[in-house]
Amino acid sequence: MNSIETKLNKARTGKITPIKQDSEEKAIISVRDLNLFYGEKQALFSVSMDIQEKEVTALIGPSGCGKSTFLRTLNRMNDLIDSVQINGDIVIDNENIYQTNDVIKLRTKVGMVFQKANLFPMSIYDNVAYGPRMQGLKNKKELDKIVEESLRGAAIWDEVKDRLKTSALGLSGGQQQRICIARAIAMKPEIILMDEPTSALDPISTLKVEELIEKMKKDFTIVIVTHNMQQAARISDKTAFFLNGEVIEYEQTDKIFSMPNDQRTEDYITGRFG
Ligand SMILES: Nc1ncnc2c1ncn2[C@@H]1O[C@H](COP(=O)(O)OP(=O)(O)OP(=O)(O)O)[C@@H](O)[C@H]1O
Repeated sequence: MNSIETKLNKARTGKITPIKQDSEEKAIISVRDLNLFYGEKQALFSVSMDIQEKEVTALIGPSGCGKSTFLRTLNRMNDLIDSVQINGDIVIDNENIYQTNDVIKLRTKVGMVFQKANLFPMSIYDNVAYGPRMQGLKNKKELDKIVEESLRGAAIWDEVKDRLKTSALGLSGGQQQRICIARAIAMKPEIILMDEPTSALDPISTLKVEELIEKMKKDFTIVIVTHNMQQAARISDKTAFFLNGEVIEYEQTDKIFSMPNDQRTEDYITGRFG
């Protein structure tokens, strides 16, 4: 039995211990032996991973390898699909998220930004204020403050501050995606999951979102799925390479892109497949 397996077995007997015992870093998300099935079909195989606080973690791998499926397990978005069965543990802030009934609280703590901007057909202000209002916040001054802070946090305040009451759907695709990020920030999450957030954007808008992600890691832990290898290399601290539902390699991004341990990682990042 290798040392990770030994530690995992220890983890199963009690509190989850970090995979890297000697690590100074603090894991905010600990995943152990996670298996996921869509009906009969297994999509994730024994995934174990510690995701560090206030870092950007990129998930890469060829189409259909399970990146989005894994991302969605982190805030239980897969619960919405009837055929899904999951076993294993995901601990966030010392709480096993599959043992809690409070999924709304979980999704407040773990926000999400999707591939395509999915704003509501309402004003910029109302989009950003939507979540806090749903949580019962009515005080206008407080809402104004949250909206401004969130739009500043998403680096779009200056572009929209004079048109907050106009429709969010009138903005460009790149601006809409940053409003989606502001909407996520407004919920004051600890973790933000991003599923290919720039794949529908032009290069300039992509750059803006990448710069924003780099700034955001001061305040948030970010897990991002990307098909864009340069993007993973540019913005992430750690990268996990998925293949056929398994994590083949999970390392510091610099290491993955300069000296991967596994031939399959090297073949993927050098464009030999995928
Ligand atoms: N709702 C679903 N029902 C059944 N199978 C699904 C469902 N969603 C995904 N799958 C399957 O699970 C596997 C992993 O899919 P997933 O979307 O997680 O991969 P991915 O790496 O994110 O792919 P892509 O990069 O193309 O988005 C694939 O074989 C896919 O067909």
